[in-house]
Amino acid sequence: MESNTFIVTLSCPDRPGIVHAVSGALLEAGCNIAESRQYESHDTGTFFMRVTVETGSPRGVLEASLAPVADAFGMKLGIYDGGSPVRTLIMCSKDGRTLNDLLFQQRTGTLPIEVPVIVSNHTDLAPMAEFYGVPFVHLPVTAATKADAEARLLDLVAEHEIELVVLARYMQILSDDLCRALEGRAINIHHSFLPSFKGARPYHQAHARGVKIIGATAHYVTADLDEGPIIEQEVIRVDHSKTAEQLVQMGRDVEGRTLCRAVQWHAEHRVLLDGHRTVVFA
Ligand SMILES: Nc1nc2c(c(=O)[nH]1)N[C@@H](CN(C=O)c1ccc(C(=O)N[C@@H](CCC(=O)O)C(=O)O)cc1)CN2
Repeated sequence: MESNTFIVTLSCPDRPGIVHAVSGALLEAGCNIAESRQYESHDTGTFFMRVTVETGSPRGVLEASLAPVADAFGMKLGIYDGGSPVRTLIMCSKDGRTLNDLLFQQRTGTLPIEVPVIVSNHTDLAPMAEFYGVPFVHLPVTAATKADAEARLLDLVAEHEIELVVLARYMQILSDDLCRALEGRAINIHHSFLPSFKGARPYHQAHARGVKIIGATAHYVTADLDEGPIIEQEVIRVDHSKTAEQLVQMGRDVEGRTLCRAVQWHAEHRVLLDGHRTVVFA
């Protein structure tokens, strides 16, 4: 009999009996629980859960079994096919390190995404896209062209059935409307250990401040620049002997690792939003 793997995520106001109700519905749908994680946010009184199940039943049986539980507990419920790659559009500008890390990990099977198209406001990274065999779309952004460029981007998102947009050192600020259209499905890599050094030149800010630690932050994109819910961060030690340019070089390794981990966790449905923060079942 064919075995299906599904990932179930849920969040709801916390109260007794949630796990009992969910596991009962999963058993009723003929599911075996392979992995289960849960967390209660005392700040927001919200309960979060992620369960991986194996079952011979089709998706519809699982949906039907969980629907009354979701209604009874007021759940935000997600059911995803385990192992299906997330259709991802990558945006970039001139710095190709994080783009290369994403495409390399996708190609080597360590990142569960598929990349039908790459979009950039410059043409510098077109050769890298060609090397990986991914179509490249150049959308130059100026004050005059920004609205048309963003409309074209949303056309590409619809045309390619994109589930996730990744800003891999994309150096233009997305409009409020575009951020709303991509809410919860756009991840940016900021090249600093937020909340320090927001903006376009964080390594130069860090160098000027004389910090001994630099880092990178992967976060969901919101209209408030560099303020989105944080998914992952990493830091490294530096010292007085490093120039700003050397910090830029050292930071690229950290940016690549941090963004790839955040994209992997999002693509495996391990990241749930808890207000302005995230719960990450890594
Ligand atoms: N709405 C949002 N858009 C973007 C975000 C975000 O958090 N919300 N993150 C940025 C990436 N980024 C930092 O991580 C960043 C990029 C660009 C700038 C900036 O000031 N850009 C200048 C132009 C710079 C240039 O052309 O090289 C500008 O837009 O005037 C700040 C931060 C991606 N978009």
